[in-house]
Amino acid sequence: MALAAARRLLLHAGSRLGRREAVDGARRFANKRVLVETEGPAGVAVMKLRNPPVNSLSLECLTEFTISLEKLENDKSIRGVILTSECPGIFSAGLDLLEMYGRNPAHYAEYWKNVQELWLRLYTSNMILVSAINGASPAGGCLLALCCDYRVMADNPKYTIGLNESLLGIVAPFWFKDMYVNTIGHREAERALQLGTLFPPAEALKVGVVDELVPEDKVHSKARSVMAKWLAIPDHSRQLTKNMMRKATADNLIKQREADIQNFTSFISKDSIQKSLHMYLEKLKQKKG
Ligand SMILES: CCCCCCCCC/C=C/C(=O)SCCNC(=O)CCNC(=O)[C@H](O)C(C)(C)COP(=O)(O)OP(=O)(O)OC[C@H]1O[C@@H](n2cnc3c(N)ncnc32)[C@H](O)[C@@H]1OP(=O)(O)O
Repeated sequence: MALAAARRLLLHAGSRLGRREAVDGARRFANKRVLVETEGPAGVAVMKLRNPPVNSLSLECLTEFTISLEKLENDKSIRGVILTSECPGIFSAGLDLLEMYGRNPAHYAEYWKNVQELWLRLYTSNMILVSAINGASPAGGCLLALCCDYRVMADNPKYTIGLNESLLGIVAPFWFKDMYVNTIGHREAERALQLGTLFPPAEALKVGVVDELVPEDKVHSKARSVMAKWLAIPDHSRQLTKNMMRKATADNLIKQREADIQNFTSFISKDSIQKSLHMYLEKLKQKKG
């Protein structure tokens, strides 16, 4: 309830800000965790995640992300979005582990509903989405990138990308899996999901998790030139084609959203799963000290 009110407030505040800054040509709106800059005539927005230290997708961050996307979808002058990060060295650490650990079932259900919402909106967006992957991109971070139409990644061997859920003792849901299969094929997905593989850039390119590698300082310019190529295609034919390719995968979740929320909630509430998450969080802490 409180979240719905916050959502309305953010949408309203954002549109006021958007109108004011539109006078200058380039526009900009920002929530706390998502910054959106639009570049008038080109019809392209750059969306930057800024939820330090690691751009984890907390409930608040997910909500702001979804609202920002909704606003861009409603703005008919925007045809494409470049998705990137403002946190140095991290694209996104994925779903926020603290939203899935030590909470109650109602919280898990609310969180998962919002994860579904963001995924559906991103995956079925009519806009052209290009990800400029400028850092580590595990699990939910990889999911965001996979939703895009094209992925450009910084060629820095320190950065890895992949659905690593099995390393955490959890399981990637069927719709994460479906999208992985759609992107890299059944055999590669089967292996990578079981092993929880985090691919360094060269391997990510080879397997097809990303489409192109560029030196780190060229990620944004490359994303822009890719976007220009996609913008040259008539929207209606590109959109119908995208819909044809993605609809079945999205519908697969849409027809069982409630059941998926129930599955998630009972899975994540299990003592054994909470224990696995606890151990993983401890491992992250120890890595530091
Ligand atoms: C039936 C079907 C059912 C379905 C079953 C369930 C399906 C669930 C699907 C899950 C999808 C996911 O995305 S699960 C999330 C998976 N994500 C990950 O595995 C990423 C884990 N993080 C990392 O590997 C690293 O942090 C990395 C991102 C590379 C950055 O490394 P750095 O050295 O720069 O930073 P660190 O020191 O490690 O992290 C800085 C702080 O951020 C915290 N942190 C890091 N990642 C975090 C995260 N995802 N959520 C919260 N907090 C995180 C650390 O604990 C630190 O906290 P302090 O010590 O307090 O400072």
